[in-house]
Amino acid sequence: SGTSRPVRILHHVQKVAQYGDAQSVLSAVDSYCSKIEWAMNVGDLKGQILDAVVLETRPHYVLELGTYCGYSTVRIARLLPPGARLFSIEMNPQYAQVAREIIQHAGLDVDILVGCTSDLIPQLKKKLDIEKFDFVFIDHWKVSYLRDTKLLECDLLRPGSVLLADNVTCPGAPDYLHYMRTSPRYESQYFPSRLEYLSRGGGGALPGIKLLLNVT
Ligand SMILES: Cc1cc(C(=O)N2CCN(C)CC2)sc1-c1cc(O)c2nc[nH]c(=O)c2c1
Ligand SMILES: [Mg+2]
Repeated sequence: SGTSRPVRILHHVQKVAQYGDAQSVLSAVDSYCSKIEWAMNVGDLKGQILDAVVLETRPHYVLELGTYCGYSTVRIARLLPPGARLFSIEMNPQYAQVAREIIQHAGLDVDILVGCTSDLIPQLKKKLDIEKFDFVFIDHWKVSYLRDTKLLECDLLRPGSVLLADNVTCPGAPDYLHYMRTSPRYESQYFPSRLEYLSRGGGGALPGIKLLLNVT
């Protein structure tokens, strides 16, 4: 087929979802990916955990690593108060373009930065006039979770910042999980769940990792 999976998801959203209605965009993606073709969106089951953590944290500055089609971006942005800022980093320009259109269809305003997280994270302080991130959703590539978290620790997090990471057990980011569970800087919480769009079984956990930096 000529189109990519993200483009097919976008076309489905544009066909069935109500413009400006974020919930209908999420439902359109979820029904497409559970009935037509699987895709690596965080999905509705883990998405409910994401919602709960965002609502509890009430973040003003949010960073997402890994945009893909923008499903979790919409999930987060729809819960933020006016004035809050959400930045999402995506390495794949085609994914980023699809995400922009899905986010626009939801009537939401997000800054999508195209590039590699390890290149962009060190530039964020200079590029964006923000001090610290209150909430970070990590959902890009498992081998980069730990390296990018350490880049964020340099000067983009504060005591109480919350990091939430998808897929720490499926597909798995064991070095990240070990680091977060053993470092004295973090109070970690693990949310068992299931991989997106599987009717039964499957792994896929979404641990909530809270950051409590020791201010020495
Ligand atoms: C690509 C992929 C395949 C998976 C799997 O086990 N599969 C068996 C079951 N069948 C049905 C689907 C495929 S899980 C997964 C995946 C899931 C995420 O949430 C991801 N999030 C961010 N970045 C990723 O690279 C990412 C990959
Ligand atoms: Mg994921």
